[in-house]
Amino acid sequence: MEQHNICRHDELCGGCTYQGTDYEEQLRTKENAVRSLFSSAEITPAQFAPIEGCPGEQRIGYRNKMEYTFGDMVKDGPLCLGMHKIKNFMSIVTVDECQLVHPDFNRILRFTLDFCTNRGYVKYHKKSHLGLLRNLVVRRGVRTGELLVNIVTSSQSEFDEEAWKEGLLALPLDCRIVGVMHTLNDGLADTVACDELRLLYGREYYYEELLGLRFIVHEFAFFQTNVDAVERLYSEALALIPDLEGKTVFDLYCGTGTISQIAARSAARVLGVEIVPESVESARENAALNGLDNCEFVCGDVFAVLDTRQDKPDVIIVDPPRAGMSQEAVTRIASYGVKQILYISCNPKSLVKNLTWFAELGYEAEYVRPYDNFPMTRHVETVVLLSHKAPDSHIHVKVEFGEGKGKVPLDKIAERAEKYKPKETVTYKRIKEYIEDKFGFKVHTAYIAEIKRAYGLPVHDAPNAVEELKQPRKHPTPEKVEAIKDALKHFEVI
Ligand SMILES: C[S@@+](CC[C@H](N)C(=O)[O-])C[C@H]1O[C@@H](n2cnc3c(N)ncnc32)[C@H](O)[C@@H]1O
Repeated sequence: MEQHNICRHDELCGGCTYQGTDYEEQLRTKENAVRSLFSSAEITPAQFAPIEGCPGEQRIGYRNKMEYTFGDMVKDGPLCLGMHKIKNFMSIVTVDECQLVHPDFNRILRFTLDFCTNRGYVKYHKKSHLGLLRNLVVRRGVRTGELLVNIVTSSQSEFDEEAWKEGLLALPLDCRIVGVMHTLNDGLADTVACDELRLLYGREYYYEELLGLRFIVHEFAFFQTNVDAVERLYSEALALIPDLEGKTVFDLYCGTGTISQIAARSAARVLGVEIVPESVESARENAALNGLDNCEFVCGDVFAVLDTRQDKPDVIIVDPPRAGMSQEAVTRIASYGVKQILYISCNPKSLVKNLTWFAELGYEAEYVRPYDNFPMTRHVETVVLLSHKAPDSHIHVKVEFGEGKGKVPLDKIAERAEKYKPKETVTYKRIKEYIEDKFGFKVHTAYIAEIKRAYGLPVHDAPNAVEELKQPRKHPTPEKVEAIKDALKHFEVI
């Protein structure tokens, strides 16, 4: 049985679920979890390949990004900086010996916590919305050894940017700090949002390398967390659709365009769609950096963008966020009728839900393989190749409706129709009407979007969201936040 050194924070930190568990056991647990979700949904893929694990040396130190939170372990206790405590979201555990990150992350965390403690800075309270310190974000280019450090505070009092930056740059580190930032965030949601970004040193992006391509990763752009593991996953996933020559590929939920650019080396054209403007900006820069002129990146919600476009894909790749895809997006994607859809998922629950919708639209799972890209945690990635089932031939059947032998009863048809009826879409308009009826005030669409984002739900921004998001963001009052949450619960969105 293979055991590794158990992390010092294991008993308190809510970050890792499987610290101290034998690695083969971790793999078995994750594979079984995916298998059982498939069988409960009655999805039987033609082939279910065994889970792919990480080689020994890649099971620790693999995370290239951490979003630490300021807080305390006990109410009004000393300042802490790190992860939420197991089963207690309000408490924070200082994780300055975390094994999932490069040791430089721990050094930067420790320095920042001591700096803030010595200055008497106070944490930002999630409930009262008073206080200064919110988050510390550290990112690393694994192949380039570049580090970005960003402290996130409210604008309620002064933070000594200059002294913090100088202290950071003087730290003895293995990697090289290429950017130091201070983000101001007065949003009410407990997420890293940006009202104002102040660049204190260097640049607000780092370089990374993946499968022979070079990528610029901006501070707020998505990039896969485990570079070595994702390289393996992408290579194997794209090998499932080897025949891309002369074809048009849609890479939906494309982030910084990593998959798009790998596909663009053999495809005729790639369209990438992504909702975060900074990621789209990175994707465009990256394609230029890699000399790929056959990629187009559009900013907006997948459904909204596809609905406005006339071009048609030959192959579709989707890699949605944890919440999965909306039913309208699945229906739109299936409507192209492409032979193959490659689905890369970071949440097997939303994956299986989406696959049941795809199955009703004629797509079957040909091949499934889980990947353990995040050892020690409960997370698992899954790659699925879907194929469109074209009929082999047609038969003509005469059906008589009504009661009696050999007839199909109409009430049974109505029952089935009810079962398969797509759920009514919960639009912003309906949410606003509900709030106005129940609470007697109006809420702005952007406020609803902010709360949905905080819950990791897909958000429908307009395709021109890049321009809109360049404006400073305003945030809803606590009263409006509660009303929006109430509406989202009412419509069973959360
Ligand atoms: C799991 S990441 C995949 C990114 C990319 N494929 C990669 O591997 O780097 C999911 C991406 O979907 C984006 N996203 C979330 N909701 C979206 C929506 N409704 N429409 C378009 N993109 C969305 C997120 O911003 C994020 O970049």
